[in-house]
This record gives sequence, structure tokens and C-alpha cells, in this order.
Amino acid sequence: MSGLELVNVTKRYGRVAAVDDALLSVPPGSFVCLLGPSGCGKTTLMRMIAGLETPTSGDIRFEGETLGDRPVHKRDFGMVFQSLALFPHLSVGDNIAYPLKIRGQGKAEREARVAELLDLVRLPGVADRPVAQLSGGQRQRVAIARALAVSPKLFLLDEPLSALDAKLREAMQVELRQLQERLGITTIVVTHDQREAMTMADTIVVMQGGKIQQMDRPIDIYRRPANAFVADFLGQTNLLTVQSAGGAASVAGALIPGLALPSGQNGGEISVRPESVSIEPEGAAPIAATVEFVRDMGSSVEVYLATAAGRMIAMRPAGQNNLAVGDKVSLGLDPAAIVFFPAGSRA
Ligand SMILES: Nc1ncnc2c1ncn2[C@@H]1O[C@H](COP(=O)(O)OP(=O)(O)OP(=O)(O)O)[C@@H](O)[C@H]1O
Repeated sequence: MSGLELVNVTKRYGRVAAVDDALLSVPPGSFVCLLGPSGCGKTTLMRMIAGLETPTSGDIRFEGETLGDRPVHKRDFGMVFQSLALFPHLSVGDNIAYPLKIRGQGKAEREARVAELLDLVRLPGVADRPVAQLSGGQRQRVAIARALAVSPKLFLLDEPLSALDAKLREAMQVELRQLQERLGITTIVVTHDQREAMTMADTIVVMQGGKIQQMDRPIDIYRRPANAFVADFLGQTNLLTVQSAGGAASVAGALIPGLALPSGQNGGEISVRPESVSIEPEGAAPIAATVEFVRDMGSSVEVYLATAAGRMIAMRPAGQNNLAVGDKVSLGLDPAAIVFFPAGSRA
């Protein structure tokens, strides 16, 4: 395997470790999202890969070679950052052709490549338009086309869609993923939006406090989060304190059928996704609850419930909205969907 590898990479700013001992392996052709809350170190990690920052310690390797202090322009990576840095006074075509011009490519060759790239990002025939006349989404595509002009070996994007409105953003997520699949280019995207990461990535790297918390396929991170932070950050979940009770386990005094803690564990936390919480008539399931709020989203119904274990959220399929605030119900947890975290494992 000779993609991108980060070996024990740390970046310190004074006493702050913005990135702390990162170990990462990105196979060729994969689409990786660096995901985490503000300040977790995503951008710093990305800037080190790009060559815009130097690691305090550790090694970054690409295709088997240490990048060391190889300057940005000698890494042959394509980059799209949040501020697109398009030249507003130049046409679309001249913006895209700029990196080719710097490399001394002739006019005819440049024009052919610009046309090809505009087709690729689904903006055919706009080469002569001023950039200033384009919409936000169109500009985003121009920035992507420009970053791809020199056929980079690695494509780096830092919050590339954050300036777009929700609808356009979702459309661009799908387009970006499809484009990456067509080109087969190894791609790393920074985002703080978990839905965006779930849509695009084949691998998500979840960061918190400069540390990589988990690296996995999106569905595995969702179903098998490594710790309570990851469970909470990626999608909605119910985090409940759990205690062992003989060979079984209980939540706020209610025995949960089918749940047993790993041997030697007296307690900790469990994560149960809202769709794995069933709402039953009062007394029929272990956890007594009162309906606090019902949110009918059309495609599903979210129910907020008060319980002795704190507020819980349950999700029901569309059309199952026969609950009203104040209703007394009971909650069951699907034991197969419960993930246990030992006490003291919070990130
Ligand atoms: N040039 C710098 N000098 C000092 N501290 C910095 C510098 N750049 C980043 N940091 C600190 O390093 C930590 C990680 O910052 P970074 O920008 O990588 O986070 P992020 O996850 O990209 O956040 P955001 O989503 O808000 O951009 C933060 O605590 C930040 O304050």
C-alpha cells in the first residue's frame, strides 16, 4: 500500500497540541473525511499534509516517500480551501488555466484542458464568463476544476461546501463523491458536518482535542462507535449510565433484558441510537417514560421522553405519530444495538 501515511504526527503551538500523535493510513483511491468539532485539529492536520505547516514531530509519507519539508508546489496536490481564492477579475477559463500557465503549457492545450474540466464539473461552455457572474455553487465547481487542472495525485479540500446553502450543499456532496469515483483520486475533506461526512466518505476519521478518536467506515462508526464522544458526535444517540446487576445490567434501576456487561465491568455508559428504542404501552417495557415533545419530520417521527435515566430520544417510522405530550409510555432497548463503554472512557 502506498497512499498517504501519517506516522506519529504531532503539531504544537506553544503548549497546545493542535494535533497529537496522529497515526493515519489513507489507501490510494479512497475518500476520507476528517470530522470533528471546532478546534479539534482537522485544519492543522490538513495543512501539514498540504505542506502549509511543518509537523513538530512525526513523519508524513506519500507513495512511500517522506514528504519532510518538501514545499507545497512540489507536492503536486490539488487544494480547495474554504475561501476559494478565485481571481475575481479573470474569466472562468483563465482561473482554471492559471496553474497550467504557470507550468508553461501552451494556449491550445490549456483551452482543451479547461473545456474538459468544465465538462467534468458539469459547467460546460462558461469558460469566457467572468467569475463574478457565477453563483456560489458554480464558483465552487470552478475552484474544484482549477484544483484538478494539473491532475493532482492527492485532492485536499477544507470545508469546501460550508459557504453554500443547505440544499445546494447536499447536491454538491453527491457530485463531489461521484466526481471522485470517476477520477479515482485519493481525496481528503475536512468537515465539521457529520451528515456531510456520512454522505461522501468511504472512511471517516473522527477527531477531538487533537487526537484521532476513531477511523472507520461511516456505517461502522455509526453502529460501533469507539467511545461516548464519537457516539454522541456522529448522529443522535442516547447515552445512559448502566450498572451491572448480577448477570444482567440495569439503567436507572430498570433491568434491561438481554444486556450483560463484559466480565469484570461493574458499570459504565451505553449508547443506543433513537431507532433502536421502542415505545411501548405503559408498563410493557423496562424504562418508564413520559412524552415531552413530538417532532414529526414527515419521513420519520422523533419523540423526546423524560425518564429516570434522563431525557431520551426515540425514532419511529413515518406515519406512526399517535403520541401526545404527557402520555405515559415505556421504553425498550434493542440489546443487539447497544454499545457499551467502560467507566472513565469518555474522550
Ligand atoms: N497558528 C496557530 N497558532 C496557535 N494556535 C493555533 C494555530 N492554528 C491552530 N491553533 C490551535 O490549534 C487547535 C486546532 O485548530 P484547528 O484550526 O486545526 O482546528 P479545526 O478542527 O480545524 O477547527 P475549525 O473547525 O474551527 O476550523 C485550536 O486549539 C487552535 O486554537
